[in-house]
Amino acid sequence: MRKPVIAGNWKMYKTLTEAKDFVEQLKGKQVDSSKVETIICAPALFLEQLVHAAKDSFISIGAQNMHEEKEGAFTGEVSGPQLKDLGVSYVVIGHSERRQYFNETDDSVNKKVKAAFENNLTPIICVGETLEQREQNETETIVSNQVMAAIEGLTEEQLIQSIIAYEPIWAIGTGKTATADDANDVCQAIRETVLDSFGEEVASSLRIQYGGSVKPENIEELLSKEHIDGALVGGASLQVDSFVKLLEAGENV
Ligand SMILES: O=C[C@H](O)COP(=O)(O)O
Repeated sequence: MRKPVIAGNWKMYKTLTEAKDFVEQLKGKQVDSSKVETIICAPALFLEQLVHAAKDSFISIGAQNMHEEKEGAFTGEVSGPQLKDLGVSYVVIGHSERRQYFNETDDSVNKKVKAAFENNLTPIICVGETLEQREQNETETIVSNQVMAAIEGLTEEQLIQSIIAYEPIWAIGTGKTATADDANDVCQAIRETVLDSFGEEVASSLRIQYGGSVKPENIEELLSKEHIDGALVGGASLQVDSFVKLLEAGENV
């Protein structure tokens, strides 16, 4: 069975003080790490202190982006070796906000995924369709193509370790959630895409999250679906109480 993985993506929210306070409060909660994996993807500025604060707890810390090169004249960017040196374990790659506002492409996403593995970082690879693409019934084609581009050149072991996050763009931060059945259908299509290229063992081991207005009220139904193995959560990950409810739902799958 695939262990559910609940990841909070804080985006550009919280000050360092608020972030540390959140982790200290969360550490005090009873969360069974054998049943659910807990990740907080925080602004790069806070990663070092959050890794320290989360040490020896059930919480893992992730970054929200990285550069594909290991070093160089790229003002304002953060590299894989820099993240690894801080003790970061995960990195979100190809979030739709980065694709939309920072010109990330399938090609750059693939380069970043490979760079993540070169630095022993686990990528959370984001894919998802626009509302227009969904209305034109292109969802599964678009998403499968994004997945194939992102994982091109990975080994089976790397893909098994990866996490894919299916996030319909129209559901992010809008309060509109894909129905659990619709989300499951797309996650199944992703798994079948992987099955075709990498075979049964990889496809059945790969963890696929849903993201897009996940909250305590809808997570149980989402996680009850066969192909949804967790959630990538924005808004509802910003408050300890709601994040803990999401983790509890993960424990109870
Ligand atoms: O990375 C998280 C997603 O963009 C979802 O954000 P949201 O839960 O605020 O809709």
